[in-house]
Amino acid sequence: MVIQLEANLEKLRASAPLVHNITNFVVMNFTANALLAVGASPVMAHAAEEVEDMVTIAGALVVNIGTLSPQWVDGMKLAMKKAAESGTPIILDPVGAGATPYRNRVLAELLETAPPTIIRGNGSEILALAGASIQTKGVDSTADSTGSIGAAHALSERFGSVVSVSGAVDVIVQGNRTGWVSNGVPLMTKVTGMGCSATAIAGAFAAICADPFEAAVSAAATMGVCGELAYRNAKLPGSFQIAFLDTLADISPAHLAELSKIRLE
Ligand SMILES: Nc1ncnc2c1ncn2[C@@H]1O[C@H](COP(=O)(O)OP(=O)(O)O)[C@@H](O)[C@H]1O
Ligand SMILES: Cc1ncsc1CCOP(=O)(O)O
Ligand SMILES: [Mg+2]
Repeated sequence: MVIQLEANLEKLRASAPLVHNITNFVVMNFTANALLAVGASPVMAHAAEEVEDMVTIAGALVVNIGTLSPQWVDGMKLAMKKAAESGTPIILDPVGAGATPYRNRVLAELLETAPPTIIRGNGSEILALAGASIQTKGVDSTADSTGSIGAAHALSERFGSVVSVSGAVDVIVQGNRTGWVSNGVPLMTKVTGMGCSATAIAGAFAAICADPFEAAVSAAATMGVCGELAYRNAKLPGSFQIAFLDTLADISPAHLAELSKIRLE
């Protein structure tokens, strides 16, 4: 198979899909800006009173447990249930999986509620989610993405999900398919919300791609290529964050495809 990166970004921008995010306080603003910059239409809504109505009009649901609390979890479950009923793609970011028993418990409940279409996390989070008994260090990874491939396959098999593990190389797995995306710069780990944006952008691509594996690979490549281009002009976290958003908005689909380093197995 070939990833139609150029066509996918063109389609995303032409249709500007509504992406419903239930995400964390830290990254809400940056995530909304990243979605707007890439060409999608973000909405943040977490109240149990409205999530079912919101997800009904959305092209994808992004659930991110970064700053979870019981009322938010109620909203996440209702939204996931509704999305599963209507076939709307669900993208789960297990932020901080393995850091506390509460996070692990909630993740188990969410996975029981509805299987995610795509799970996107860093190496530590994917290991923890797959049941490895590791104590992760908050939200940042202490594990290499390539060391989490076995865990990613196990999760993919258990839930039928595409699993996207971020890191120096992003590894995307589903069944017997594996994608390797070797774009990006280490400075991306020094800006909060880069992983969360990767997850939200996977939601934007999932809204317009029939194949969630293709959506996850497209999102990883878009993040990585834009990180590399932004780094040409901004070598420190503050300016890099802004340059990254500018690049997401400015990049042409052809340039994205040209700079992407994707290997498929
Ligand atoms: N060492 C690295 N080199 C290049 N790109 C990286 C590196 N680490 C992370 N990235 C990129 O940064 C983004 C966020 O990934 P990551 O830091 O793993 O997520 P999180 O913020 O959830 O921990 C992804 O697009 C990933 O490809
Ligand atoms: C710092 C922090 N604490 C809770 S959520 C969050 C943001 C994590 O964002 P990312 O996973 O994109 O680095
Ligand atoms: Mg993260």
